[in-house]
Amino acid sequence: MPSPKAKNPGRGSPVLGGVNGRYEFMSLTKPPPLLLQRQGSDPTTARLRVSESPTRRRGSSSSTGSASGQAPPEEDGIRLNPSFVRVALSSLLAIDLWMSKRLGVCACEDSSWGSVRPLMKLIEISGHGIPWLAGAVYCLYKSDSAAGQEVMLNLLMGLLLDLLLVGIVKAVVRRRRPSHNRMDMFATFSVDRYSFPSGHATRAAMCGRFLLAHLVLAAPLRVLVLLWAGLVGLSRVMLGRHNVTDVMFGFWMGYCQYNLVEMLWLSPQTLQGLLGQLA
Ligand SMILES: CC(C)=CCC/C(C)=C/CC/C(C)=C/COP(=O)(O)O
Repeated sequence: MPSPKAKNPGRGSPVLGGVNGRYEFMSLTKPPPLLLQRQGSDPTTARLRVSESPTRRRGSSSSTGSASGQAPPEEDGIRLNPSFVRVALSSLLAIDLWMSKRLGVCACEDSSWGSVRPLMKLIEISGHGIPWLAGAVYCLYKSDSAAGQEVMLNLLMGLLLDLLLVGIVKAVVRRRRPSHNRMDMFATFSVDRYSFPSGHATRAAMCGRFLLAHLVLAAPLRVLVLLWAGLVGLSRVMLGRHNVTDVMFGFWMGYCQYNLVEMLWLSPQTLQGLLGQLA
């Protein structure tokens, strides 16, 4: 189906060409024949169309080459391709924003599912950094077996690593939280004004994998762990805290973070060595 823009030949997309009313994809590396043809018949329009092209806007040297009938340099094609990527990305982003807005049904008390908000906030707290850090420290302190202490210490290391990595990515990406979010979260860092990735989602994925790998759990409890992780992610979007992509990337990042924890696993020997160096 031709795009609405295609109905107006004077405003064609730089990558679509109109030939006898038919719109076809044009080569990215060859000069657009119709464009050159029209330059002769209607120089004003043709000049406008050439100057409208994103590649022409970037530099005047390549536009001179094209206008004189020479094939544009190979790098023109390379420059145009990213615009396709940009269009694809902005379409995905638009879908993401639209879906996130529609799913943000508990963003405030007046929202359509506002009555579920307290439950969602409870799920939010279950994935917050403070209860997890406090729980790991408590279990480490209470554990009387070397194996238990080893597991808890590595969980603690994983949780701190998670805070660090999420903080770095948030500070680099700096994606704002959805506009419908009410910033009433408890205990946040300054980077937590940014939404990409969801720290709750990374923690849920990493801790979920950690629990499944290191605790001997009966099948219903294993299902419960997975369910909890999924609910933590869903509650982020329903509360309006995050866009869907923040949570999806967060799950992936948390999954990978667990691999990192396994790679950096602190064994009792390593611990003794570290403590010996400190003493
Ligand atoms: C000891 C220590 C460094 C504690 C910090 C715990 C803390 C305040 C974590 C922040 C957790 C949080 C609010 C993350 C944001 O999650 P999003 O899912 O909204 O990105």
